[in-house]
Amino acid sequence: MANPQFLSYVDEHQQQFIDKLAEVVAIPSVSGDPAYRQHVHDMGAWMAKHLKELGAEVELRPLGKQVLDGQEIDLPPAVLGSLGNDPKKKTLLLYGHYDVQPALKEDGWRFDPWVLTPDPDNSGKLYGRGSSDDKGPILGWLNVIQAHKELGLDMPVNLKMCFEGMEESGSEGLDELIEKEKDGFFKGVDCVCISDNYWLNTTTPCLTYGLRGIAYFKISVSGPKRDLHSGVFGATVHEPMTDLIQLMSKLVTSEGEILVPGIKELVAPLTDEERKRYDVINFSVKDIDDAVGASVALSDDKATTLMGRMRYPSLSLHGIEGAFSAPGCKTVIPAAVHGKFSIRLVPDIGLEEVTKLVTDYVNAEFAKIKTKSSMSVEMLHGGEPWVADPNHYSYRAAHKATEAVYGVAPDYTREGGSIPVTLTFANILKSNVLLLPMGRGDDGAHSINEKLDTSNYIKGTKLLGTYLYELAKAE
Ligand SMILES: NCC(=O)N[C@@H](Cc1c[nH]cn1)C(=O)O
Ligand SMILES: [Zn+2]
Ligand SMILES: [Zn+2]
Repeated sequence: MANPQFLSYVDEHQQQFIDKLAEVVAIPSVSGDPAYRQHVHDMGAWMAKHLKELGAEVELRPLGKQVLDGQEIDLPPAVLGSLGNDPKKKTLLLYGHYDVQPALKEDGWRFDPWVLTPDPDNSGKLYGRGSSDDKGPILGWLNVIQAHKELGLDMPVNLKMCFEGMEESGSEGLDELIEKEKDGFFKGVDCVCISDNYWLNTTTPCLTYGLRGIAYFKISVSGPKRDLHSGVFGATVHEPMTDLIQLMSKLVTSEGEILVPGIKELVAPLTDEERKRYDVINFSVKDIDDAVGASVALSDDKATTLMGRMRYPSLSLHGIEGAFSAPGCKTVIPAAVHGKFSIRLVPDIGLEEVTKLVTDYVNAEFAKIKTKSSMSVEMLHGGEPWVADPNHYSYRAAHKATEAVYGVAPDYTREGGSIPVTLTFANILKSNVLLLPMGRGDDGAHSINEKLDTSNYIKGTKLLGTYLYELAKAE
């Protein structure tokens, strides 16, 4: 049961919470682009300032430097906060990220991605980059703390908080900090809660007990010293782009089959019992069609679709750096191109193993191409897959909180995305980790028109707070 005063406070402060979300969406904290790095630092400073005002002890922990596009730049700091240290209470570690994916209006956004914009049709959708991934959820935690401070309510558990600014770009520096601080800042943590993923559909809340890992690769192909005129040099020189496209076409089929030998063989066999778990999830293939805005699902079967996201690896081609991509018809032969792709990893497919399989395969395929271009392949960043025990008391607490706030039992899901630090928390702190999502499956994280529904933001804030009360009682 949640505290009724807390629940009423959240309802009464809905507009103030939305205004605060608008304030943080306006900080374009894109971690993947050095031109935006100052904004990521600004967002870290915003978090520290507001947590301090809410009564937390806060430190901005520098995480060192990073080389990005040949430039050495400061990594954004980890924002470490503590609130309460009552030995009679449980201590919960909250994690979230204050960086976001890039967003350009010209990519097709309906509104300016850095201005939180309510849907003019009054649907309650709040559009803006980071609204769902992950600024709405991290503000959800701040809203809970604000409500307790202003109402003079005792927090049901002690909180430790770790908010990072590099999650969308490989969480650089964070594992080292956790290892270094396991007997320092992180000492005494009983369990971990992360709100940074999504429901499977638009109606059913879920608790998530698994994530896929990720191995992100770059294939670089180069030849001429400079870009060339295709009329002058076409059919005269080896073209890096042609070689790269050949290589990239050997990675995955249109049906999503991974062509790198040895990967799919590593996937654990499917048991009847596991298959049944997918049948009970409240989901249909139409939820995928609705979320992506077109009927393009790989399968018509519900369980096959869910397994594609939760238990099988996937390989996606992301882009080609150095290629001509502007409107118009530039007749160029690019001198050097870098193909980017990633593989989502599942249990039994480790990062090291997959990196070797991919590197050997790409080198072997390149050797088959008759070209004088040069090629290299590297793994840019990665994280291992993670699966938790959903029978832990923290999951039972979240189950009860979901029933109290939403009036339905949650689905139990594994997420297709990756939050690399989850496994680090589980392994180094030896703690159970719970993923308690706020947003819906159609929020469009990483996509254009990312949004968070007002009801998910407000009920999500209630859910996070109610979970703390249930956690305090749980055993
Ligand atoms: N909400 C979690 C999330 O979006 N995680 C990213 C992590 C990542 C790894 N490399 C680039 N981003 C994801 O893509 O799953
Ligand atoms: Zn995220
Ligand atoms: Zn993300």
